[in-house]
Amino acid sequence: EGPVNSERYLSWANVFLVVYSIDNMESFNGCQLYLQTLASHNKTFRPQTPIILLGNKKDMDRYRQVRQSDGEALASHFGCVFFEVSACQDFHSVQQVFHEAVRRARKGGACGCLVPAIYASEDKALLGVPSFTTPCYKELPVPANAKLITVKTSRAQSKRRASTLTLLKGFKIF
Ligand SMILES: Nc1nc2c(ncn2[C@@H]2O[C@H](COP(=O)(O)OP(=O)(O)OP(=O)(O)O)[C@@H](O)[C@H]2O)c(=O)[nH]1
Repeated sequence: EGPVNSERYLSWANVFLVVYSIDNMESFNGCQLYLQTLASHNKTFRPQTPIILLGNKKDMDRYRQVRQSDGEALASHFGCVFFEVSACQDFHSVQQVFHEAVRRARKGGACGCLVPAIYASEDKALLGVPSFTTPCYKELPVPANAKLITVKTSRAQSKRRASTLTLLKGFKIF
């Protein structure tokens, strides 16, 4: 669909993750619109916000529509880091991406620290949201200890028309 109302995240995000499905060329083409928006934002603002381009659904390789080399080329064109992962099959690859995102965000920040989040939801500004300056990595469960929990969320109820959403315990929802 392309970026809509992007000001709400451009000004405060510490890092951008742009995700497409390797089995869907349309989603890959859609990424380019986001990358263009992010690139022009990065041209104007300093320090630059790191961008990670992520090809998801690597497990769907036999239905692949986007070559890995095309992902790499697009990433290099926009100066992003590139990964291919499978969110459903490879927890570690996803975890590695998030660790890399935090590393790059901390490196890229003006004073080596993360900017506190201002927005906590897509449409509502919240004051007093805790900052991310002291992330607690211990809260991330190792896969063997991770438990599935079921929580009620308004998003689950309104958007997905389901009353519950299943999550890995230890993930925080802001
Ligand atoms: N095979 C496979 N399916 C995946 C993977 N990651 C997500 N999916 C599936 O892709 C579909 C879309 O996932 P979502 O998390 O809803 O993706 P999204 O782009 O955030 O979708 P919306 O928020 O609903 O627009 C779901 O059916 C997921 O189960 C993956 O790594 N492999």
